[in-house]
Parts: sequence; structure tokens; C-alpha cells
Amino acid sequence: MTQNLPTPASPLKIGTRGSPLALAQAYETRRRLMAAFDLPEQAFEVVVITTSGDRIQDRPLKEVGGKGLFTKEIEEDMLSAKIDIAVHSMKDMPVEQPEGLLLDTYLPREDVRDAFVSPKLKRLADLAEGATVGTSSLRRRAQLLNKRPDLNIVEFRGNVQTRLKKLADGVAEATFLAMAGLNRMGYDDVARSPIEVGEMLPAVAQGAIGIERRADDMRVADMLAAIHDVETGQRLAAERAFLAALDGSCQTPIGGLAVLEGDTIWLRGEILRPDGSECLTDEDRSPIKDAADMGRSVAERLRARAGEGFFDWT
Ligand SMILES: NCc1[nH]cc(CCC(=O)O)c1CC(=O)O
Repeated sequence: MTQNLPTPASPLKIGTRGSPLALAQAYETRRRLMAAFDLPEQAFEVVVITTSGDRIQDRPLKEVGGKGLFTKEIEEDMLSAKIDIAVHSMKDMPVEQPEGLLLDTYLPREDVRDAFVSPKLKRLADLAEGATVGTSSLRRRAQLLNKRPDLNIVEFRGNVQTRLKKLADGVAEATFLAMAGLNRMGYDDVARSPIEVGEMLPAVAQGAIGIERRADDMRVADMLAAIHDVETGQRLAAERAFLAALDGSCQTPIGGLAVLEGDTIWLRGEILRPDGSECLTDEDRSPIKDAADMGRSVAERLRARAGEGFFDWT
């Protein structure tokens, strides 16, 4: 094992997108590997990969369509061994990976909550009737319209920096961002207030970083085992099984959050009509080992209540 560790002459190649958040997550992964194996920074090489999702900036992603817009190029480079591991935000990852790749290493989860971000206002309730809010997330959009049908919601694409710039330019009065991303980038001075999960259920896997690898790379498997967070894995097992049983993409307004309570795991799932006119929730609790089965049954119950066409645009 020890003689197989990466060295400055033969570094472990970490693939990532180039956004500031993606880079912060790649550096966090590197930092944890350095600490676990007492390695110098030079034993790692961070390789920035531009994906089609990064390239297409002028259209809403739901119009572009296609699978794995932000992952295809990264996964191809891993399969051809240009990189050894890839670091991802788990909430952006499809529930299934291409043949030959595994995504089963997770770092300890950050704050799962969404934040209300506004230069002037403190809370959601401070938004005046008909106020303009920016978001590109179908889930946040539907959740907001469900509570506040009066709000004017405008498309807010791009990375966190782009969205904060639009906000500063007055394109909208407020936006919503994951606390995890703000924390990981050290954006402590951005005016934001966390929204409790009972008020806005986060996306499945929000706040979790996942590390992907080639299934046959045993050297990397051994290394990643040292930094894997078991509890995050158990929570994501429930949440991602729930998502997979409903819809593996991120094209539907779905929220889901699992929490460990002693030796049991609790899950709440939520689905919304895209226009926010209806929101259905369900929850359950099970032994931790049955997390995925529970996720699937919560999804099945919601699907039965929703009926045909629930996710269609009206
Ligand atoms: N879809 C973009 C995305 N993917 C992951 C995060 C934040 C970090 C996380 O939730 O793990 C963000 C930005 C945001 O929602 O504010």
C-alpha cells in the first residue's frame, strides 16, 4: 500500500470543473488526502476540465437537455486515465454513473440548507408583493411559487459569482444559494440567512462532495476509503434511492433530506408541480441498513399520490 502512494514525480491527478466552487471542493479533497497519508501538495495535480455545461451559457439548461452536461468530459478523461479521480457536488450528479466508474466516496457533509441572499432584505417574508427573485433551480422556483404565487421569478444561470453579480446589478431583489457553497468558498461576507429545512427542503445530496474513480483502480479505492464519511454515505443512500425511483435527472422539482437518529434513519421527500401549484410530501423512518429501500418506498407513495402528468408544464 505505502509504496503505491502518489509522489511529486508521479502525482495523483484530480479532475474538476474550473468554477471557484468546484476548485474549492477539489482543494478540500486534496487537503484531506494529504492529511490522511502525510503527503505534500505536490503529490497531487489538479486538472481543470471544461464541460459542455460550462461552455453553454446563453440558454436555460432545460432547453439544452442531454445527460451529464457537467460530467461527460470529466468522465471520459477518467476512463482514458487522463485523471485518476474526479470531485463533484453530489446534488448535481445523475443517480447512475457510466460503466466502469464508481461514485461511492463522500466527504463529511456541509450545511444542507438553502440561504436567502439579498443585499437589502433579511428574509423571504420581507419580499414585497410581486417582487423579482432570481433562480435557475426548478425546485427552488416551484417551492417559492407554492408559498408565494405573487413572486416574479427570473432565470439566474451561471456560477455563484455570476449570480451574485446579477444581484448586485439589481436584476433581482433576492436569490437562493446553498449554504454549503458559500461556506466552502469562504463567502462569509455575502449577506445571507439560512432557511430552515422545514420551510425549504433542500435538493437531494445538497452539501455533499462525492469523489468518482475507475472501478478497477484498487490503489485509488484504498486511498479514498481513508477519507470516506460513512454517515454521509448512509444519508445519500436514502436520498439518492428516493430520487432514482422518481426521476434520475435534475429536470424535476424534487426535494429530499435524510437524517440519522440513533441507529435509525429518517427521510422526508417532496415533489412539486413545476408551477408550484401543488406540493406533496411524505416521510418515513427505517433501520440504517434499509435506507435505500425506504427511499424507494417514499418515492413510490408520492408517485401514486401524484398520478400521471404531475411534472408536466401546464
Ligand atoms: N447547481 C449548482 C450547485 N451545485 C452545488 C452547489 C452548492 C454546493 C452544494 O450544495 O453541495 C451549487 C450552487 C448552489 O446551489 O448554490
